[in-house]
Amino acid sequence: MDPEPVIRFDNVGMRYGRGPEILRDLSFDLPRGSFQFLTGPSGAGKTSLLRLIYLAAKPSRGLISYFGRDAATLPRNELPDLRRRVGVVFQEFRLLGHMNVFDNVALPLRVAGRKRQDYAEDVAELLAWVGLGDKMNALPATLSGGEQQRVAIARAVVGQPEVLIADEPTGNVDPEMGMRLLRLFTELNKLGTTIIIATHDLQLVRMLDAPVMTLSNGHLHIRPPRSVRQRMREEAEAEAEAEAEAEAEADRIAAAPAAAAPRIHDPSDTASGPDGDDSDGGNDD
Ligand SMILES: Nc1ncnc2c1ncn2[C@@H]1O[C@H](COP(=O)(O)OP(=O)(O)OP(=O)(O)O)[C@@H](O)[C@H]1O
Repeated sequence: MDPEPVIRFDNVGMRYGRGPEILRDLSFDLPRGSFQFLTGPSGAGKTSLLRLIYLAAKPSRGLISYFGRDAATLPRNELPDLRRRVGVVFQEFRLLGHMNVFDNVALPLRVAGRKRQDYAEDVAELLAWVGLGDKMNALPATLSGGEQQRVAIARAVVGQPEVLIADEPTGNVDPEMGMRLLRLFTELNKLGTTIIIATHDLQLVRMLDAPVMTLSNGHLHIRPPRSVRQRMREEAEAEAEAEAEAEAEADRIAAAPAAAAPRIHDPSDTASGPDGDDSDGGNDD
């Protein structure tokens, strides 16, 4: 395990009210700078797990630590600071209806105390990248679902957060835009952001060589990236080959003629020994 992962879950369980546990015994690390997908059927608990990760819900048991700190004992007044280090793309976008697209996206920068003239160009460039260069002054209500989703994504990534949590971030866009957004996430990841993306889109998952966390019946299964699985397969094959060779060698030795084995001299066998053998012209005279 990573000595100081960004997020660590240790035997975490979660239930809503008095209902059954919907997440059970979750133990995993999100290493610093890692990129992972979260998949699972509808209702498996992906959104609930993401809510636990961004501290919008509490576990019913187990331990969650954030940047090495126990989330359960974090003072409430530290939460806003902590949340500022995390960008979130909510499934339902949560845009501010009275602000235009530009201001929605710039909000995290404004909250961080940056000046408009310092970030205006970056925000405009980001909006152009997500295909909204001509919608900067539009209000969210006038946008399509896919456009609102892209505003939500731009807002989550604009401040280069330490962690990005995205719930179905490509659910409302066409495959081409989905690829473009994935590119945006991988670029952010290259800059050091730890990323977790919940998605049903298996085509998206296949585009990257990243670990896949799958929720099913409350349990989490983590599949390592393709390259790691390939290396594990190659190591297993090499091991099996070496074992087969060792076995074949053992069989060869067992089947070899006795003459090949070192001879043990039997002292009682004097008649045929070099000293007792009188057929060799020994000195009898
Ligand atoms: N606020 C809530 N109160 C009670 N139960 C809830 C609440 N939110 C979610 N659940 C239940 O928890 C389970 C997991 O829901 P969750 O939304 O986390 O799943 P999901 O995998 O994100 O689903 P989807 O892919 O459809 O978005 C479901 O059975 C759901 O009914």
